[in-house]
Formats: sequence, C-alpha cells, structure tokens
Amino acid sequence: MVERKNEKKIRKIGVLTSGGDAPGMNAAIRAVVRTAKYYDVDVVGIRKGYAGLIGGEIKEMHSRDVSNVLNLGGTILHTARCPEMMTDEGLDKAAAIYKILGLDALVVIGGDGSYRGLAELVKRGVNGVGIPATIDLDMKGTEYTIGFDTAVNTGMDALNKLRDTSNSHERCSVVEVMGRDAGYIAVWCGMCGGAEEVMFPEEKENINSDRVIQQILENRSIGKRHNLVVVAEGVGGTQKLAQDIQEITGIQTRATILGHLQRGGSPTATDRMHASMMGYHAVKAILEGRENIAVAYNRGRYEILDLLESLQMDKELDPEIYDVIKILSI
Ligand SMILES: Nc1ncnc2c1ncn2[C@@H]1O[C@H](COP(=O)(O)OP(=O)(O)OP(=O)(O)O)[C@@H](O)[C@H]1O
Ligand SMILES: O=P(O)(O)OC[C@H]1O[C@](O)(CO)[C@@H](O)[C@@H]1O
Ligand SMILES: [Mg+2]
Repeated sequence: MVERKNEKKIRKIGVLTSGGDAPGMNAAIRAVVRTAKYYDVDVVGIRKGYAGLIGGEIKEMHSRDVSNVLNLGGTILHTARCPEMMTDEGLDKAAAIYKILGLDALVVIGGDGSYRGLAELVKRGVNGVGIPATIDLDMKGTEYTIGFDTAVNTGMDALNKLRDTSNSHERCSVVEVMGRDAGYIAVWCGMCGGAEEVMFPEEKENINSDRVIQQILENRSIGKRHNLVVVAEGVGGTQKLAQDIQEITGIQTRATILGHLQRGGSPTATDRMHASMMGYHAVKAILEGRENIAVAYNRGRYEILDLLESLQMDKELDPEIYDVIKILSI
C-alpha cells in the first residue's frame, strides 16, 4: 500500500465538473474522492459546476457516494455553463464561497473554458487544480482529455452503421461530428471509420465543397460504390454539402448530424484509466503542497503543470493524419 502521508495538513477539498459533460468524468470524481479519503481529507462535491459553487449547492462526499459510477457516462455532480463566471461579481462570489467553505483546493474537472474560469478564481485566492475533461481534445498542455476516446468510438460506431446502409444503397453519406472549433474528433472518426474525406477547421484549404465533389466523382470512377465524408462541427454546412453533392453528381446523398450522441455512453477503458490516474495525481499533488496546477498526460506520462502556463502552451493537430487518411482512401 502507498504510505498515507499528508505532511501539508490538507484538510478539505472541493470537486466539481464544468462545461460539457464527458464520459469518464464520474471515474475522475471517484478517483478524487477515494484518494482524498485514503489520506483522511474531507471532500465536498459541488453540483452543476461553477453555478453550484456560486449558488452554494454543496454536499459532503464519502467513498460510498462514488460506488457504481466508474462505468457511468455523464456526471453524477451534474454540470453547467455558467455565464455569471464572466462577471467580476460572479467570480468574487465564487471565490468568497470557496473561502467560507474552508477549502484547501478546488478540483475542476472540465475543458478549456472551465480552466479559464479557474484561472480567474486563482487570481482571487483560490488554489485551483484542473483535470482535463472534454470530448473535444482541444486543451493546451495535454495530449489527452477525458472523454475523447469514448466520443471517437461512438462516432466510429455510427460510421460503421452508416457504411452498411450507404453501401447497400450505393449512396454518399455526409456525417457531422462534434468538436467545437477543433477537428480532433473529425480526423480520428475519419481515419478509424474509413472516410474518404474529412473537412476540419485546422486545414483551411481543404474546406472546399467543389474539391470534395471532384474527389467523390474520382472515387466512383475508380470503382467505389459508396462514399463517406466526415465534416467537423467547426466547419458546418453539412446539409448544404449533402444537397450540393446530390445535385451536382446525381449520387443519392444523406446527411447525418451526430450531435450530443457523442457526449453520452459508458466510458471506454482508456477514459476510465486516464480519469482514475488523473484524479489520483490531482489529489497527490495537492497533498504535496502544489498550488494552481493542471494535471496533464504527455508522451506516456502523467504530469503536473502550472495551471496558467498550461493555458499558454502550444498544441496542434498533426497534419500528417489527414495525409494518411487520403492515401488510405484510394
Ligand atoms: N474566460 C472565462 N472567465 C471566467 N469563466 C469562464 C471563462 N471561460 C469559461 N468560463 C466558465 O467555464 C464554463 C465552462 O466553459 P465552456 O462552456 O467553454 O466549457 P469547457 O470547460 O471548455 O468544456 P467543453 O468545451 O467540453 O464543453 C463557462 O460556462 C463559464 O462558467
Ligand atoms: O451541449 P452544448 O451546450 O450544446 O454544447 C455543445 C458543444 O459542447 C461540446 O460537445 C463539448 O465542448 C462541443 O463539441 C460542442 O460544440
Ligand atoms: Mg471547451
């Protein structure tokens, strides 16, 4: 067993989930609560993200409160987007409640926006600890964000099913996946679902419907009898693209927007593993006296970064993935 050292005398921490829910958030909550309990630290769960902090929706959490949640999608603490956090009044109130509760740290499980909110609270004296969780994978400083793998598997599963029907009807299927302004979900779904084309925001010159239509015609001329095109939410125009393809090529085309389907479902093993390890590392770092930090996963290792620095770090989608999708689609 790991030695139970709490030399910095951390007594009480809070935990909340914020932004869009992501599969694996429950596994992260469980890891935070149980690691804290292992070291005799009190934990309060804050409902509905920052809205619950400002509104005082708080309850004590014990190990049994996180039983049977490892396998559940969504978040047992519920989540929200909280406009009050964009005002000085809201931020001051959130920081004041943190102090009234006597917290030694606030663990925020969420995406880039949630981290920006946390950075504002840090300026007001909160010890902020971030655990990266968003299906979009669009967070700087970390190669992995909890929820991404489950969302991509859901998208891939949908593409497998759409392949069956478009193949049977010799149709073209245009599928829109989530990801906000980032194309990570789109390129992974494109590669793993065997799409011929992926349109995503980072590859500007590739967002051209004429080119996609030409490619579809070329693929038909080399014997392909159906087509799969993935469009990132950040590119949009999916219905219009499907209409244009049908009108110009005469190929029957259907559009499918996966939407919030990709946010739900039982987390994959990858998401459960990262969520459990990140939750554990967050609490360990707090116990070591680290302040204002972000847990990250890079080059196969879990890391503790400075929260504010992590927000400034570089991250870009590897353009080679798109090249390979094109090569493998001939
Ligand atoms: N600049 C900011 N200042 C203060 N609070 C912010 C800021 N940006 C975001 N927040 C807070 O964080 C919440 C969550 O942010 P956002 O809606 O961007 O989701 P996210 O954490 O990026 O997750 P996801 O992208 O997966 O939905 C916002 O509703 C708001 O309360
Ligand atoms: O659930 P909402 O508020 O409609 O937000 C949708 C957005 O949230 C995400 O699912 C996660 O950030 C994005 O991919 C999408 O753009
Ligand atoms: Mg985000």
